[in-house]
Amino acid sequence: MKNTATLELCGISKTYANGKQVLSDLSYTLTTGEYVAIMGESGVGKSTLLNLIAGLDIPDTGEIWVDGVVLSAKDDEAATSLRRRHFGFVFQAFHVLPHLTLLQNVALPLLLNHLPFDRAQQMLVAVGLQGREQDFPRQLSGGELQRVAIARALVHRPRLVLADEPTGNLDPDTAQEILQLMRSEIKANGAAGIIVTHSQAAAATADQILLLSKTGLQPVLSHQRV
Ligand SMILES: Nc1ncnc2c1ncn2[C@@H]1O[C@H](COP(=O)(O)OP(=O)(O)OP(=O)(O)O)[C@@H](O)[C@H]1O
Repeated sequence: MKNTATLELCGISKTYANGKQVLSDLSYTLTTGEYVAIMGESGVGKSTLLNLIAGLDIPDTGEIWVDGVVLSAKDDEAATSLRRRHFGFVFQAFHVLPHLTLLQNVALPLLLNHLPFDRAQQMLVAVGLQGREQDFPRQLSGGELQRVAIARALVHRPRLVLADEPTGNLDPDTAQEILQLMRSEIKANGAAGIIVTHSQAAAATADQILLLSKTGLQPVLSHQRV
């Protein structure tokens, strides 16, 4: 055991196979109950960082700790099961399964974690998709798919929510509703959250805004524009 932070990034570096160095010796600690927004110019490495935390890719150097357990080894079964139970993801590409209904898609984390199914229906209602339970993803608009992905990310009350531009396909009013839902779920569950966004309005729903740049992750002061 290392410490009790929800997420600790220790000296993370990532260079892609084409030689593009994106992250260099990045360190950051996200404590339990903290909800942060990460902003930064296009191409600086925000999605790369989220993918590393999510285990979709592995850092070249450094370690990622979650709840005192090191997660750097991608093929480690214990790490995979920890992510499945304790993480909720919203990716830009949604990653919904086309052959499952909306209800089945949202219920998937409950099934995988042997949890009762009732909350799948509740979460579909919470994101405004009541009555659409038996629809398939192909019948949905981009914004509706995004809401399914958010319902699925929150349904199993994860300890860490990771969201990459989660409201990019939503109109401003729906985006605010969904962001408030994310925030209230994160707070109600005592979870931690990271939202990556270019939207000031979305970032403002987090407790703190961090700017990712070549020098790492820095808190943005309230009077600074990013
Ligand atoms: N698989 C890959 N192979 C090579 N280069 C990559 C790969 N994925 C991303 N990159 C490059 O790494 C850099 C960081 O990409 P990333 O998607 O993390 O940036 P970002 O900050 O999320 O950008 P945006 O705000 O535009 O979404 C970019 O220059 C991108 O072209």
